Amino acid sequence: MAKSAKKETPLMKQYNAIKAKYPDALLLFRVGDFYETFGSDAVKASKILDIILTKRGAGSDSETELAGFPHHSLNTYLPKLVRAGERVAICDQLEDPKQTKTIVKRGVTELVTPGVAFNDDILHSKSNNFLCAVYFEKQRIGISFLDISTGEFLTSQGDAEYIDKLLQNFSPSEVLVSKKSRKLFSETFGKDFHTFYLEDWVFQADYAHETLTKHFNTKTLKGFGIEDLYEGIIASGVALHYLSETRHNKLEHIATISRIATDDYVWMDKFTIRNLELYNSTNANAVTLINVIDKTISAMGGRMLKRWLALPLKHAEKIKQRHEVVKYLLENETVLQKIQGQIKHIGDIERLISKIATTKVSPREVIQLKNSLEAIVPIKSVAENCDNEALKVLGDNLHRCDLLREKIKETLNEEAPVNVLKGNTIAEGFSEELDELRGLSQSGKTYLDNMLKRETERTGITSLKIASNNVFGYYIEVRNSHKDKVPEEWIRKQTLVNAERYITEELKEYEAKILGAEERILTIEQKLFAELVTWMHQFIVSVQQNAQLIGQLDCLCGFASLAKANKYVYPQIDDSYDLEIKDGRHPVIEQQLPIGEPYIANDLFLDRASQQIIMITGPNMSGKSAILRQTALIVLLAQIGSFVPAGEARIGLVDKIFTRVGASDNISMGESTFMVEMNETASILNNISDRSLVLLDEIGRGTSTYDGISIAWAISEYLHEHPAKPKTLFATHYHELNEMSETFERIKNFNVAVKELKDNVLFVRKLVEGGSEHSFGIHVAKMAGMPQQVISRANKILSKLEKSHSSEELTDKVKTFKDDLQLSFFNLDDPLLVEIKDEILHTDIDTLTPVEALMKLNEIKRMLVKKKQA
Ligand SMILES: Nc1ncnc2c1ncn2[C@@H]1O[C@H](COP(=O)(O)OP(=O)(O)OP(=O)(O)O)[C@@H](O)[C@H]1O
Repeated sequence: MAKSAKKETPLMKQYNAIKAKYPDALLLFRVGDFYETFGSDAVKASKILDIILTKRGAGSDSETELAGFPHHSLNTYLPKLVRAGERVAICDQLEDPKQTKTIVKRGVTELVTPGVAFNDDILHSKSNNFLCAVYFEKQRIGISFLDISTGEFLTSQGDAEYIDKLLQNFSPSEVLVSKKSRKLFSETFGKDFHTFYLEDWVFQADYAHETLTKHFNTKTLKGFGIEDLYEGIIASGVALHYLSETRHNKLEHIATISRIATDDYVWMDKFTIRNLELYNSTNANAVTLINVIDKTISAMGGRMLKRWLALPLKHAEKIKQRHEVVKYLLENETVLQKIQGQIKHIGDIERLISKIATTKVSPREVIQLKNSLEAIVPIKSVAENCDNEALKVLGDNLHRCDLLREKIKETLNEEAPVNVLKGNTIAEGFSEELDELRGLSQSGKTYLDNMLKRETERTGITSLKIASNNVFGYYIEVRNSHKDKVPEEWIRKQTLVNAERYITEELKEYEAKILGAEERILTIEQKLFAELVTWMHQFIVSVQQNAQLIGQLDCLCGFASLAKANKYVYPQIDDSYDLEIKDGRHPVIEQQLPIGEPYIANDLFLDRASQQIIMITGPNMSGKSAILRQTALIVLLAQIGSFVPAGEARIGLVDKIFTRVGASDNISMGESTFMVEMNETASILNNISDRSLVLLDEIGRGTSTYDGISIAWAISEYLHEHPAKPKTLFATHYHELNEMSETFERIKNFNVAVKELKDNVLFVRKLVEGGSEHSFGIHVAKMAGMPQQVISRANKILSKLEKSHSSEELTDKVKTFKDDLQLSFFNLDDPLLVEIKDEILHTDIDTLTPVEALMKLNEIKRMLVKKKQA
């Protein structure tokens, strides 16, 4: 093998040195006009980007995979890599290859990761792109969220449950965790997040404090109201540190950090957010609440609505303020139309101004910013002059940004290009020097055109060409066939295969003037544009404020449009503990029913005095879950400031919403389904308040019937007896639970009415007072097309079971549960008991169907009866 094959080429040596610094990233290595990837990066890139994988140095020792793409396609390929979850280090040539004789200097200019991205093709306009950092202390966990594309920076701290909820709410694109907490993080918050692990030393209080104060240029963090958040500060410091690690140093738009004020907002834990399908659903095709209620027009509005939904208000006054604006906009349609008509012209000014701060902005985007700010002017005057106090304040606070708009207008050409190097960025009349050069370049061109014409005529050479190169400037090119017609005074400079190149005195004279004019024009344009961008930095905060206000206004206008389109009403919010909904509807389901099939509206009343807990029974598919969810969604909509899908609604402020569904969906988590269900429920019982709304859907379903009923019973009893008396809806198909209303005064029975036909059930979907006699599972099985044999067999087994275990018998058992604990009955050495114990221990409760459970119980009972008889 040749010795030289073993040696690294200088290029690969440079590559390896840079790659060693970014081992976790996919390195895009600029070579000439291409971005190349090598080795395992190339294998990955070729797969993700569907580009050809080749080999470099094939057959030699230094053989390595290679895949690349043209540098101008970066914007096409980069988002694909990032979306596939890659961290991408962009390594550029740091000097002009023409200027150096040795290998070109290269270095990483940006590290793009899922949580740190500017590229419009990576970002979703109506969603934030949050980078998150999580710091674990013994007692508490600190968290921060930072969106570099909008400049928002938030922090908080709390227990695992709270942090989990925030992670769910803000759904960050990337989560930073210390290496030592790697396992702890996945154990606590699961494996759904895109995580990156940083060295432990980054997670230090002093370092974080210093990073933050240095960035904000303040002595303390008092002004931000976060100085007492020890863990939160560390998490925030880590997020900022990460930005500098990924080479993001121009961060003037991250102008403030605020604390997520937990106490101001309705508490919903992650199960509730998931169960209510606010933003996403386990079913990818399902329509979520946000899909239905989002009538915003701007990107800022879309993002604001998500924030509002994540953090519903708890203060009656603030909520009412939003309702009043919506009411005003509905009553004054022209105002609504005027405002929405202007919002249509507003681009994503929040992200545009961030691009200004990071100087990643294009001339066309600056024009877009100006036009957006222009649309704000009429909005401001409409809002200021309207008859609603909150709207007026909003209008007052909008900045006209006159100076900024004027300056952009006089500096930039209205048709400015995306790339400043394309020319024509700066407006005419802005710079004398520029105008002069442009004139020169223009007249120079005309002069050359005229000269070409004249010389062609004079010499009779038809294929004359005038062009220039870097070596000897302007020249005239003559094809070989016309060589003999060349005038004597032309000086030959170069001979090509088919042509000769000449210079002339006249050309030399003009060259002095025009050569380089184009280049100088571009240099000046770049300089003036850069100056404009720097000058604009003083407006970052004003534009950010406008972005926030337009976001709010867009949301409120959206609520008005929503109320109008879907017939929502103004909800009354008060400080009572009552919840009274007349003709309530499910906002999502009602939009999805086939045309002509109406959604059946329902009334619901809950309070703490007489009707605290409602047991809702009814067959499967009758609409129990729909009633539960619509109740929560109506409260939620009301408290984010929207009107609600109902005929009428009076809502005593709710401060926590809990929902739990006893489902079998969790099997995939590998944990016992029932265990998960109980874990989730336990966290409710430990957190309830007097303003909580608790929705339990088929809790207890995850285990055998007896277990299930007992647990459901005990939970309901606990909620009833709890001094907070939380308002509760409990949907169950255990009709046995109806017995509870006899003992517990604030538990009331309702059922979702069905009409029983001969062999079938007709769903009426009306919630009516009273309990149910029995379950209807078999009817549903029939409707689902189960074979007739199975249905009739099931009916037989059911009636047999019902005979041998009347519901009274069962509920008596539960009621006298305490008495049953007479251990004296159990002589632990009794061989029968050992046998029963074995029987129970070998039963897999999680896979047992209710019928099997009853049969097993029957078996055990028979053993006992036999023993008694003996
Ligand atoms: N009020 C209503 N008006 C019209 N259709 C409804 C109404 N309520 C529910 N539905 C329809 O019935 C379907 C079943 O409702 P839902 O899931 O609430 O039933 P359920 O009683 O909770 O059933 P299960 O016990 O099987 O979960 C819904 O998907 C919806 O299409």
